[in-house]
This record gives sequence, C-alpha cells and structure tokens, in this order.
Amino acid sequence: MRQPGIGQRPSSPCIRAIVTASASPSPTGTSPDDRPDGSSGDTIVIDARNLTLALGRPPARTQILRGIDLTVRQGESVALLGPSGSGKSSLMALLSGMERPTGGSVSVAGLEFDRLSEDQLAIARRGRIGIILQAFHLLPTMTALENVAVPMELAGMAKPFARAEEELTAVGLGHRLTHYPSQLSGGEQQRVAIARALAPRPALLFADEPTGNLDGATGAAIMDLLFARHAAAGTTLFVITHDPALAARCGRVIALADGRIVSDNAAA
Ligand SMILES: Nc1ncnc2c1ncn2[C@@H]1O[C@H](COP(=O)(O)OP(=O)(O)OP(=O)(O)O)[C@@H](O)[C@H]1O
Repeated sequence: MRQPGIGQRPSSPCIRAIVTASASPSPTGTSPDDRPDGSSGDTIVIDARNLTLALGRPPARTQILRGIDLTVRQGESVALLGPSGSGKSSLMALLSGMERPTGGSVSVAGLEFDRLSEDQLAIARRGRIGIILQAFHLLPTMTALENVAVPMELAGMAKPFARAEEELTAVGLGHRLTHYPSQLSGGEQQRVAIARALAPRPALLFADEPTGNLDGATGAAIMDLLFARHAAAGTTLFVITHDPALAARCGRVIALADGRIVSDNAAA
C-alpha cells in the first residue's frame, strides 16, 4: 500500500480522512438511506478515462498507471486485485480524489475532479465518498467517539454523536467510546476508522485492504458490515484486497498488472 499524496503534491492524510468522513447529500440528490432496496439502476458513479499516473522526478520518474478506462455503476461491489506494486492503491487514490492523475479524466459521484480545486473537492466529497485506508489517520487528541462524530458535526450533520455511537457499536466498539487512539489496539483503531468512513452513509466507499490488520473473526464481521451496508443502502463498494474469499463476495473483480487493467469480469 502506498500513502495517497506521497511524491505527487502536498497532502495531509489526517485532514483528508477527516474531511472524507464528513457529510452532505448524495450525488443523486437522495440520501443513500432513501434508496429502498439498494438497487443499482444505471447511474455511473465512477467514470475514468485514460487515467495515467507518473510519480517522481527524472531519472527516477516511474509510470505507475498506464491508461485506465473504468466505469462503475451505483450499487456495484468491485474487488481490485493485483500483485504488489501493480498500482492498486494509486488507482484508488485517483478515484477517491486524494491524488490527481498525470493524464486522463475522472468523474466520481457526479464530481468532475479536474474541474475542482483541492478545497472544492474536499468539501464536495463529504458524505459522498468514504475511504478506509490501511493507516488509520485518527486524531490522537480525540476519543474514538470524537474521531467519528466531529467530522459529521463540522459538516453540520444532525445528531453526530448519536450517529457515531451507533456506528462504533456496529463495529464492536461500543465499550471503547471514550478511549483515545493510543489506548486502542491496532485492530480497534482500524475499526474506529471504518466507523468514521461509514457513519456519514457515503454513496461510495473505497477500502484498501480493510481487514488487513484484523484477526479472522473480526475481519469477517467487518466485511459482513460493509456488505450489509452495500445491500441495504446501495452503497457502492470498491475494495482492494489480496483475499480471494473477499473478492469472491464482490459482484465484479478487476485485476491490475503493471498499471493496466488486465481482466474485468464485467467486460466479459
Ligand atoms: N512517490 C513515488 N514515486 C515513485 N514511485 C512510487 C511512488 N509511490 C509509489 N510508487 C510506485 O508505484 C507503484 C504502485 O504502487 P501502489 O502502492 O499503487 O501499488 P499496490 O498495487 O497498491 O501495491 P501493494 O499491493 O503492495 O500495496 C509501486 O511500484 C511503487 O513503488
């Protein structure tokens, strides 16, 4: 996994993660909660055209993504597979708006990223796009409850603390609400980050190996939660994983190699 923003432009993952966890109406103008059956319809939520990414300065400049064309419809669950270094995290960073492509265009959740400034993009992403990274980016001076609630409060969302408590309870941390990150295990911190991403009920959720640091049972419970949200609220899931069992739960599997899509079962 590579941290989004590295080598490309100044980045504050902590702030980005917080901003991402904030809330606003979904791109379709309806709350995800309003979708009765989570059905996908024909709305395209990810539309990437000829995306390229090169990082670093010559002579160490590396071509990481080499022309990615991808459309994902609302309500799909997509697993992104590929060998280490194939560009999975980089692609997710572009699709989630955490990093800018070198070439091509990307439109996600109705937002044409290249038409927006970074600040506009950060605001516009609120509530539309949730991101779960392997690194948690929790604020150390805030409790678990505050880490989940404060972004929603800043976004003017109703009842942020009640909602945060509900989400933390759903990930099995109802008894750790007042703990600070330093008082939580790695797996518990990851679950706080997952609760923070889920709490605003985003229409689209990106997750980079979301269960990588969790034990088998906890990881399975978290995946059940993500897929339950996918089924109930029509949340589009885009998951990077090395886990074949997790990939098998997704309706669509895309494989990346050397910066290119080499297979996509939706294209068959
Ligand atoms: N700042 C940078 N400058 C140059 N190359 C970089 C930079 N960051 C990442 N890379 C390279 O980009 C390639 C793709 O990295 P990325 O993290 O997207 O791969 P990945 O498929 O997610 O890998 P993994 O499964 O190991 O997490 C790697 O070869 C990596 O070395």
